[in-house]
Amino acid sequence: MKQLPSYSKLEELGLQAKKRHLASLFNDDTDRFTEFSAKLPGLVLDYSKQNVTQEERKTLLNLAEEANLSEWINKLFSGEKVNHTEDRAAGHTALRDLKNPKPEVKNEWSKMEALVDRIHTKQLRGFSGKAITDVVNIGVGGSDLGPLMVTHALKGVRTPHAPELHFVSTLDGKQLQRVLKTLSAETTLFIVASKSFTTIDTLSLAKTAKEWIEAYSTTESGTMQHFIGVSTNAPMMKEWGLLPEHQLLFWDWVGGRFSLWSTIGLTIALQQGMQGYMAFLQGANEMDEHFRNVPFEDNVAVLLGLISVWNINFLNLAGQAILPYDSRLKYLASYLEQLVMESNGKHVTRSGEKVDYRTCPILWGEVGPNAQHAFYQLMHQGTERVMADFILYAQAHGNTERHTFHHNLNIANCLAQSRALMVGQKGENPHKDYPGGQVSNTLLFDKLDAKHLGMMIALYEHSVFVQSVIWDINPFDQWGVELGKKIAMEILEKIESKDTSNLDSSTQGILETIWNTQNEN
Ligand SMILES: O=P(O)(O)OC[C@H]1O[C@](O)(CO)[C@@H](O)[C@@H]1O
Repeated sequence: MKQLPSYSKLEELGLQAKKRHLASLFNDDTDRFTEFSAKLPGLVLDYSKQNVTQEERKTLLNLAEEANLSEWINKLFSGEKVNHTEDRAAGHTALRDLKNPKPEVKNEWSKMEALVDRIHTKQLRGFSGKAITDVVNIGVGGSDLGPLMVTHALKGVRTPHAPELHFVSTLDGKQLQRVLKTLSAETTLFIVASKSFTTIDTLSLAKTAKEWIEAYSTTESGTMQHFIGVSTNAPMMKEWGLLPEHQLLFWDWVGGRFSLWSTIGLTIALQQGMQGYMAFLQGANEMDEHFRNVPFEDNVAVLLGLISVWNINFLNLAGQAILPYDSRLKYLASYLEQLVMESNGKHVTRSGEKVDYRTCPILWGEVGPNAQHAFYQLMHQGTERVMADFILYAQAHGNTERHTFHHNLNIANCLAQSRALMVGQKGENPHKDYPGGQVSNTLLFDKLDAKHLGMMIALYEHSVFVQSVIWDINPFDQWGVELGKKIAMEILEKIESKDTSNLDSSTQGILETIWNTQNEN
């Protein structure tokens, strides 16, 4: 990035920008919103509360040109192997190309539709002949977070025959036990969702779930009625004993954290019906078209990505808060933590050199009104400068007077917070001073439905990609997670053989304390 011609100019501009107060930009230009907002049908991105001027924006847009962003967008969409460290394409946008679907994608849609139909029409029955009422998705990371986030958000508008959905991801087994306690084995179906079908978290939980069914079912064929697999690994699904019609596929060119657009989205289709699922894909596709075709200066994904680069690299902000003003987006921050930080949490360039600039932000978040009573204190008066994304919906989720009242209260709070963070206030004493100058975006969507949710997720995906291009890093691999997995298997062997030799003293000390505690009880 540093060799790009506009970099040094941006560094200079950044030094100037750090000296001015964000509020002064509003004082200088009373119509700042018009100049610093961008839109497409269904969404307005207001980035007027960013500490950026026209000249700085122009220079950032130049930086994007110099980093060959247009070429990279073409590479992404044309299926080139942009994930060079795994020798793969990153084809998530092809999964939502409803006009020109790949034959293999279309084929999986049909298989998925057939399964959804069998469940909705109560044809899929368990070992005792009873129809399925509950579906448990067993998966972790990308095989969990996207479907969990989306189905939680859209719970209120599910199709009438949708089964109850449950999500289990943690390998400690507690979450699964709690869910199983509420369910009947006769009417429960498990989706074993794993791109690799080798993840110990998922496979260990799936085995426990299978044992639970086996305690009631007397035949293997009856047991396997209760399992569906979703994976790129057909041989492993077969080996696990999954029935051929219960195996849904996707492909290695779909990254785990981008896989909710594939058959990993089965729970979304079960909840929303195939029509709703297609609306979800359609929303993402509309964002894809916008990203590909709209000039950078009006392109919401490009602008969102560049603003982030400006904040991280030139204004030295390390934190990004995700603040949806809608409780339905309870899991959005968890989902974005993986999307953003597993993608751009990298320290070497595409060619393997160590970067000498900051890359990924540290992202966290919470439903806005709850976060107001938790960590907003830090944003208003702490020593950290952070950037925030406020997410808001124009339409209320109902039309009674009370709905309108709550909706207005919510809007008022969202706007009040972004304004307070921006403008600040001098207090009667230092404890009551609000420095202000905290930057934010507001993403205003028409309403929260499958289509607009698809649009929002695709927007963040593309913003992450834009940032990776500027930083010259590969956002599609995740080697960082491998070391911990390997060491965990080594430690498990040590635990099973009660042997602490060759371990560091911290690990030894903790294991011995655990064993002593277990012996005492
Ligand atoms: O779907 P799988 O193969 O079980 O992997 C689950 C998750 O594990 C990771 O590979 C790394 O933790 C994620 O990228 C992925 O989403």
